[in-house]
Amino acid sequence: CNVPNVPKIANYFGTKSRYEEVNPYLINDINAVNESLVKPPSPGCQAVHLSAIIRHGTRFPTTNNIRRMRKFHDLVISLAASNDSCVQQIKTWNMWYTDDMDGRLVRKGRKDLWHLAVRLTKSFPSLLTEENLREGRIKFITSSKHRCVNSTIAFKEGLADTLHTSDSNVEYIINDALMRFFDQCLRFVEKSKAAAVEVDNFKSGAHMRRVQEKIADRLQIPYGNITNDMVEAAFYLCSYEFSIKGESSPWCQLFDEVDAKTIEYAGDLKHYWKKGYGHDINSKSSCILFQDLFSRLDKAAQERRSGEQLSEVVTVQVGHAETLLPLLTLLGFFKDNEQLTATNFDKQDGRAFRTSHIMPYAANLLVTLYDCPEGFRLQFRLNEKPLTLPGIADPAPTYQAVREHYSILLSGCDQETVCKLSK
Ligand SMILES: O=P(O)(O)O[C@H]1[C@H](OP(=O)(O)O)[C@@H](OP(=O)(O)O)[C@H](O)[C@@H](O)[C@H]1OP(=O)(O)O
Repeated sequence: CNVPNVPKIANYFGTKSRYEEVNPYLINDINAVNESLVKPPSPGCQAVHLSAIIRHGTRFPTTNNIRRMRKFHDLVISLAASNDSCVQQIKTWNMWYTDDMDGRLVRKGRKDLWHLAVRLTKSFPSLLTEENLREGRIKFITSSKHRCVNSTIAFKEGLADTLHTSDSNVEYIINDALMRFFDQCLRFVEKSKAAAVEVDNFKSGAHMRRVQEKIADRLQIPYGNITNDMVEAAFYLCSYEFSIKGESSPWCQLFDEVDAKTIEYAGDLKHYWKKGYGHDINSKSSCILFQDLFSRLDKAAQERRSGEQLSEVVTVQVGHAETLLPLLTLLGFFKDNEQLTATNFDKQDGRAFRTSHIMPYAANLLVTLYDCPEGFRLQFRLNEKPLTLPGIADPAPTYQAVREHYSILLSGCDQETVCKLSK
């Protein structure tokens, strides 16, 4: 069973993707920064505030998926009739995941955030400074989940180590209303059948059925035994063995690129309809985070203009894919002309809403306020690469132009109203 050292399907792991897949130059140097991507809008501009909204680092599978993975491995052991060497290796592979791992951060996940802190310190040297850290001008806010709290701690440690100082007196605040707003607001959508009808229809459609048959053929297991849940579990086994241990496991040999693209699309359908453009409530549920972002930017601009020392130079907020995806949707990023549905997969190869490219572990939205000779400008970056706002050609628009662009949301996006509606 000759498996390549990087699974040929590693670019299709969706929200289970490594951060290195979206920035391959990091594979050779995890602390590398592409200077051209982080330079100010023009030489006269000075960075004054950075808001970083970050997804946690690499994690264990959730308990639900560990159970599905275990069930499928047991089925392969008992029913697979193939003598293929990869199938034999899958049979003897050790199912080392245990239920209590339940989405907790792994060692690689700590390193993801530690190194992100190192790179951001190189990218924004005037903001992420020893003095700002010591004086409490760098704030940390996190979801209460283990994967997020420990990502925050790892980021703080990376920052302190890079600045050759201690982070022992640097606190973080747990705020689930802000970092897990979907729990209070979206669970209605999450649980409603209507939210996922496109996902269910695709999973029971011809494309996924073909993948199930090909997996069954490779294992030599009767078709009726392989469900789409099991196909997803096998795909997760490949992705987690790679993201957690850096190993290209024999599980990956069960899939070709067509299979991977199909499973990736099933995952994107789930995120599109449960956290993205599928339902308005999804993006509106991130009002609280949207308003929080602009209130921090307003405060920074105001303190700058009044000549005061900024009370908050950097804000680091650590959450989940379902923290960032609704916010990116509210801001209008990665919107396709055509909705993602169960029946238009064949037209969606070039889709913008692709979580493998947008939402890997440690994904991060960076919003930087610059003070320029002509006034304040704003720059958005996703995963350390510049983003231009939909509808605004300027890659670093004036702060005023951005506020005007989002004026309706700024005045009308109210969490309480939205969440009452969702109920
Ligand atoms: O498919 P799983 O159980 O892993 O889904 C997780 C979410 O992971 P994702 O689908 O985004 O890869 C997890 O998001 P994360 O950003 O924290 O990894 C989410 O918190 C967890 O509740 C599961 O989401 P689900 O939609 O409730 O299954």
